[in-house]
Amino acid sequence: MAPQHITVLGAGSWGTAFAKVLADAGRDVTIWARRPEIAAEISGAHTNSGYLPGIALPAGLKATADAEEALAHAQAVVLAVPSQSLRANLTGWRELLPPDATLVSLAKGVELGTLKRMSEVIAEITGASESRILVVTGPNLAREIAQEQPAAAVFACVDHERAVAFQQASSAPYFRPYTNTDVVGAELGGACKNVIALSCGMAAGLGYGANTLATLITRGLAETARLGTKLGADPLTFAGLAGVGDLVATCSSPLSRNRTFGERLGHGETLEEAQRAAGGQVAEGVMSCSSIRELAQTKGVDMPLADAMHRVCHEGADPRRVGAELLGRERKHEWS
Ligand SMILES: NC(=O)C1=CN([C@@H]2O[C@H](COP(=O)(O)OP(=O)(O)OC[C@H]3O[C@@H](n4cnc5c(N)ncnc54)[C@H](O)[C@@H]3O)[C@@H](O)[C@H]2O)C=CC1
Ligand SMILES: O=C(CO)COP(=O)(O)O
Repeated sequence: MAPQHITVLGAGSWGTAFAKVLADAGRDVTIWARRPEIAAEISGAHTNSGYLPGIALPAGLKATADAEEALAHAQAVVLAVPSQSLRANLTGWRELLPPDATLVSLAKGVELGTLKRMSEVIAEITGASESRILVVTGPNLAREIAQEQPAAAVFACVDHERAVAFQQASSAPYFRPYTNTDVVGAELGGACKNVIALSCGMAAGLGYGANTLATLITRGLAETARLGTKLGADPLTFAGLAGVGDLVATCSSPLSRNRTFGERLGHGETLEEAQRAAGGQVAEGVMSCSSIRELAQTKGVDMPLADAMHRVCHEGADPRRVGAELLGRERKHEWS
């Protein structure tokens, strides 16, 4: 049965936009905000001006800064905090989670240190079986969804029935979710595309055009699929919304924080300058380039773009030189 009472933990761009989708789909939605003033603004003025300026939120959307209150009646819990903070946040919420609620992950990243995907972190912290954990991914730039521009998404869960129930709960006139049982592929597609979007932004910042963009998207997809299939993903997932779909949207849109971040690095800004310009909003690829690179190394998978982004972001490598090195690698067959 489709859940009716849904709690969204995290009132940033995507948490707020996804809460709006759920409310527009007819659900009873409560959103938890870390800062009480954001909760007050969402409940009182029906806006979240810091993250989604100019967007009118549904009047019925409730907000609180009290996680216990937010979770009291939840049949599904949507986790909408950045990847690298999920473990700490979830540890604080663990005792408050209703025992049978579907746990929904919006985050696109791989944890530093443990090299775990978000569904693995959720299972580890909560003890939930993998059949209770659902991943939302796809080409979903938060602002466009909040403006009710048509879009589709992937809801991945090993339990197909649970995915269908959440699909029913989340279908709004402008938002069309598809189900998939390939959780590994869905998560890796989302995490890796942030790293590739960084590289595309960087190329744009260096003044390169459409050929370079297309090359980075396509070769980025090839290395994502290489890692994914090694970890048991269905290669077809990468041809869908979680792979090609999200890459096209994120790598080409000025709304993408990852692409914008990369563009700043391409213009010669330092990591710290680009971070300051992001104003506290997360560009997941900056951290995930390191965890994905390490994950690939442990599995013996070649991921030259993830490696290049790690070197630029964390080892001070020059973007133009890194680009030249990528082109100068040993020649090979397209699919080797
Ligand atoms: N913004 C977008 O268009 C989309 C974002 N995503 C993914 O959703 C996840 C959340 O993204 P957004 O909502 O866009 O992020 P955001 O940066 O806009 O908001 C993050 C939210 O998490 C809260 N938070 C709690 N603990 C935190 C901590 N330790 N550090 C930073 N923030 C903390 C913040 O207060 C804020 O409410 C990310 O993994 C992102 O890749 C996925 C699809 C679309
Ligand atoms: O995941 C996203 C779109 O699907 C959002 O990308 P950014 O985090 O780069 O803004």
